[in-house]
Amino acid sequence: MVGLPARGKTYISQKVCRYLTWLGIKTKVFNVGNYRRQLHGANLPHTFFDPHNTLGEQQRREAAAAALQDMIRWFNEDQGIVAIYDATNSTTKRRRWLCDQLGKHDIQVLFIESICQDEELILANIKDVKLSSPDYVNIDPDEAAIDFRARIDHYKEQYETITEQELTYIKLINVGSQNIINQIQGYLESRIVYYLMNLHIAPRKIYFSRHGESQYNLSGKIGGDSNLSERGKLYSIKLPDLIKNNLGDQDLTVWTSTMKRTIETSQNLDYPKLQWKALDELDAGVCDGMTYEEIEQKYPEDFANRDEDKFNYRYRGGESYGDVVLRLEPVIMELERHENILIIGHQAILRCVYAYFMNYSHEELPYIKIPLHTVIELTPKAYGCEEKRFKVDIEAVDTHRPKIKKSTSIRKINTNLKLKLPAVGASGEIVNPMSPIIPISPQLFPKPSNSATTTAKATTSLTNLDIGDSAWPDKI
Ligand SMILES: O=P(O)(O)OC[C@H]1O[C@@](CO)(OP(=O)(O)O)[C@@H](O)[C@@H]1O
Repeated sequence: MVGLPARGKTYISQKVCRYLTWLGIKTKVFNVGNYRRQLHGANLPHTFFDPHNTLGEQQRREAAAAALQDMIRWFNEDQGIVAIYDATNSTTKRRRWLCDQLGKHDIQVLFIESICQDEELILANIKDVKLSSPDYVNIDPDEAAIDFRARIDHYKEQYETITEQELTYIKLINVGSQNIINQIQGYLESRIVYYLMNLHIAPRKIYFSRHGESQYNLSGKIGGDSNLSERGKLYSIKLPDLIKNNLGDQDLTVWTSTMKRTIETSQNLDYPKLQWKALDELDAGVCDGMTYEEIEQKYPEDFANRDEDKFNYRYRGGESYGDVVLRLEPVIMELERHENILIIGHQAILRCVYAYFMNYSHEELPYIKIPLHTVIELTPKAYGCEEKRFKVDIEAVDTHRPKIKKSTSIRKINTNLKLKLPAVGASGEIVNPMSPIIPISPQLFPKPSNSATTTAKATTSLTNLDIGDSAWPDKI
């Protein structure tokens, strides 16, 4: 990352990290600020950042070097693919140093520079994010804002925008109003650049709803292209009021799959609609149209294998959750570009899209609860999404199958035992996968652990890291 403080570098870092992790590309953010706080403490006054403050300058370099060393170690020892080095990196000299160090380890560098001249946006960023940072705990917000502005001024004294033509970079100017790209090569760099070009920060809401209860849901069958049940039709009648009550007169676009149950659910909504083939439900291949019990009897090994690794399990002649994530990538890109969107989708599909926004791991993703007759509202915020759930008061079956415990699924494949074992929930409770739904109130789900959060491990020596500048310490 490159840019003055409060230019959204951390926001961009977290977004890119979430996107690549969701695609299955091992990615981690190394935030130099965290290392600085760990090594030299938080609550440092703006004078610490004054380039004429020799001690401050040296300590900031120590933090930068410690973060870089951990990052290189992560590449080498943990088989990382993309590391995001989140710092100002705002001088030519600093960027040269980064390229030299990373070049020694054959690590390619793509600089992402965020330039913002919109004073209102900068102020909003300072208010929303910076004043609640660990740097300003117990400090009066007005005082903190003045101090932070002084900190920015210190960086401005030395700031050099990227002009080095030999570097690979993208400059994002005023949040996407202009983008400049240079020397971008290869698939991964192009993907990241394309993703960055689609980001915007206009306030908006994203709604998810599964289709109303379908005939197949009622009979416990998976897949197919059935119509709505009577209760499903009722849901489609009630849905427009729920959306209107929350969104008012704002614009909205409704996306559905090409399947009857989502199209029927959208029919009473008076908004522009778009059908996406990519939103069709996970293809269950030879199991399409069967109940879970029938699959268990006919393909016991497959049934057990799916529980062992549900994300990667691919139905015979069908798809895995991993396949679905890849086909949903263009949908995510469009979602990032658009403002208010309602997706009327399917259980597996909405799990994948929801996991992207809420940062769920591939292991957790196939078990996320997306109940029928429930609208999920996500509001993107600085570093994540705020969530509300609205349950429409119309009964529906519960199609969520919890993960079967390992010992249970091993017994299940031994068909000679003729044991009819119940499904077991995450906390060991016995669950009927088709039991009627218990109405829930709008709920906030626990925030999953954020893979992008850096635990700053202060390194004690820089023996294998050439810091290439006489002012830089050789021991920290
Ligand atoms: O991956 P699991 O948990 O089986 O859930 C996906 C299943 O959800 C279902 C319902 O059981 O979605 P949908 O309601 O959209 O039809 C199946 O069609 C689909 O195979």
